Amino acid sequence: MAGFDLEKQHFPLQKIQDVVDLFRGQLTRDGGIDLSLLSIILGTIENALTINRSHTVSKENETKLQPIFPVIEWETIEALHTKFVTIIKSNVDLSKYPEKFATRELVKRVSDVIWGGLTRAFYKDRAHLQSLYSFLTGNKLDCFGVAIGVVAAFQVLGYSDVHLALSEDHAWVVFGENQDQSAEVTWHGKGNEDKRGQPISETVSAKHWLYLNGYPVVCSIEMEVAALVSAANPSITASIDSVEMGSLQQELLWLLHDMGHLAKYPMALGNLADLEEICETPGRPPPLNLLTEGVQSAEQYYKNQHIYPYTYLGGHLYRIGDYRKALKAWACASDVIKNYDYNREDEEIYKEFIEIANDLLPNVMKHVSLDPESLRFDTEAYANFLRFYDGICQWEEGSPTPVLHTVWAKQFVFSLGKFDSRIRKCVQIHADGVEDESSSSDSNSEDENEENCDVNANGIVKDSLVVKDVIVKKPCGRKPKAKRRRFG
Ligand SMILES: CC1(C)CN=C(N2CCN(c3ncnc4sc(CC(F)F)cc34)CC2)S1
Repeated sequence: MAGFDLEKQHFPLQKIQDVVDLFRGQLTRDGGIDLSLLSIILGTIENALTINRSHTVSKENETKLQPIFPVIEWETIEALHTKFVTIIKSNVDLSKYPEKFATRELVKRVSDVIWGGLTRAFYKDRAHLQSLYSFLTGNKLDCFGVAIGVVAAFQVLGYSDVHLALSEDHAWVVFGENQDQSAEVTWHGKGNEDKRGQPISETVSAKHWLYLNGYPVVCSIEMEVAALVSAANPSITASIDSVEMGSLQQELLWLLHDMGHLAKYPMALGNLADLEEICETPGRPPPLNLLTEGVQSAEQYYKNQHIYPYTYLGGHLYRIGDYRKALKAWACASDVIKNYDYNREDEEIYKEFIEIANDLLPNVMKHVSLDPESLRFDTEAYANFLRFYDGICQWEEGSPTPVLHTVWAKQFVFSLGKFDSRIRKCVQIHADGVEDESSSSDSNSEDENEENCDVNANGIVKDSLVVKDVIVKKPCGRKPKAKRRRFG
């Protein structure tokens, strides 16, 4: 079939299933995935469901009281797709780049074409600026949108070696015959000069959270579709989401999950878990399974250098009231951050730890009652509490930018003081992997410690330090909704 005949069959798109079927067709067909087409379709739907909600409702939806869904005509999509192809092909003279694989000069040229298509005066932090629909109808893109736009442009130019590289707060591209080249293609944060065209070297990424210490998510074409879907934003206002857009995102993420394309993408698994927490899909596993998959993916493919798998997990456990496990997840997040050096481009992860230490943790400790099962008497919880703060202190050590200040100290003392004083005797602090000579000499004190640790404040036998998963029976507080983080 010529050109887009396969895609045309799905139009007009009138309901979520039509879009899922089109994406499945793209993901399973041999002729390759058209990223620009999918980005335009997703952006058009998002625009209609969040910004311009005054669309006609199809007769079918009207009668069946289905969720409202815009009628998307093929001609609309085709016109925007043709416009993108024309912009790219008319601004990149391929005769100057005879090589089969992309070169740094060509990557910089394509990034300049996307960059050149942006209006200057727009607020880059706004929502709904991540798709080619935004680029083509409003000349606006956020930093993630520029990166995915460059990758989509290289597809239009016929290259298959340029792919999206993702950290937890930045995006760039890898390219070349062995995918061993990398280049900045977008900006990061506010007030930072963009470094477009420059490689991301070992020294730049080592101990730097923004580059995940050299363990970013390097996308396949299918994972780039997952990034497009993850970047979709169902927000209508700060407090209202489009149910239809959220369901579409959820269905598409399950489609990608079932095809194995989220296996190496912890943040997409986290996004899907958050959507499932809001509205579970019948017959699908619970959010906790997806969050555990995300942690295991980061451990297996990214040397456990990612933070978000643990803060996604901790946030969910906090919201369902499982505070012991939330504390354990946050301590694991701290175990990862402690090996990084904090610097001025790491604000997003700084905000993440500030929220845990100065908002979520104090809220947990505030609500603990005299209930013997509460965290106050739990040695493992206390050990995880100390592990959490120790990791943040190690994060600061050797960093060019300080992390801690008095607000941290005040909240630390507040939370620390909530643990029962008798518990503090039950936790032996070992240096991190270093056996100093003193530790062997005080083994008898360790025994002495142990004997008065087997019974806690209320006569309940507790293992002093044996790690056991303890399920908290009573949630400590109200259940807030997952907070959506800015996407790049
Ligand atoms: C535990 C959290 C605070 C909850 N949401 C979080 N997100 C983190 C960022 N999100 C993401 N979700 C999927 N893929 C990506 S790639 C990327 C970096 C950007 F510059 F490209 C961000 C991001 C989505 C939401 S972390």
